[in-house]
Amino acid sequence: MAEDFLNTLEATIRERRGADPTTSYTAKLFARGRAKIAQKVGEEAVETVIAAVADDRDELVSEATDLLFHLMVLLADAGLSLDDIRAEMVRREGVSGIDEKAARKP
Ligand SMILES: N=c1c2ncn([C@@H]3O[C@H](COP(=O)(O)OP(=O)(O)OP(=O)(O)O)[C@@H](O)[C@H]3O)c2ncn1[C@@H]1O[C@H](COP(=O)(O)O)[C@@H](O)[C@H]1O
Repeated sequence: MAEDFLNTLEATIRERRGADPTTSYTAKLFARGRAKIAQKVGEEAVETVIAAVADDRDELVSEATDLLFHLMVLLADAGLSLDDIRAEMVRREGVSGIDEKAARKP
């Protein structure tokens, strides 16, 4: 169910490219460009880390949700999708043992 929802959200995010930035936060992000989107990912990552270290469960869920959303916008802006991430994860799973260097090879 969660995965289906992420697919739906991903499609919605793609639809927002070129939409009216005054009516859609996502469209506003796309209009601001890659650097701004990446900055937001960084900010949300820091807020997620702070919530985790503070052991604040509700805040961690909230910030992790913001982080995932902004990361999906960044991926969409770069022409990537969740399927690209899934494929990389599956590829890593197929790498024998825990070999970080091998996992990082394209
Ligand atoms: N999942 C999200 C989502 N998660 C977080 N956010 C927004 O991310 C922002 C994070 O808060 P911040 O305080 O960091 O950002 P901000 O101050 O609003 O913005 P900046 O001035 O920092 O740029 C908030 O404005 C949230 O509303 C989201 N905005 C939209 N979605 C989904 O994206 C889809 C498209 O929504 P629209 O863009 O509204 O059409 C819908 O399915 C929405 O549910």
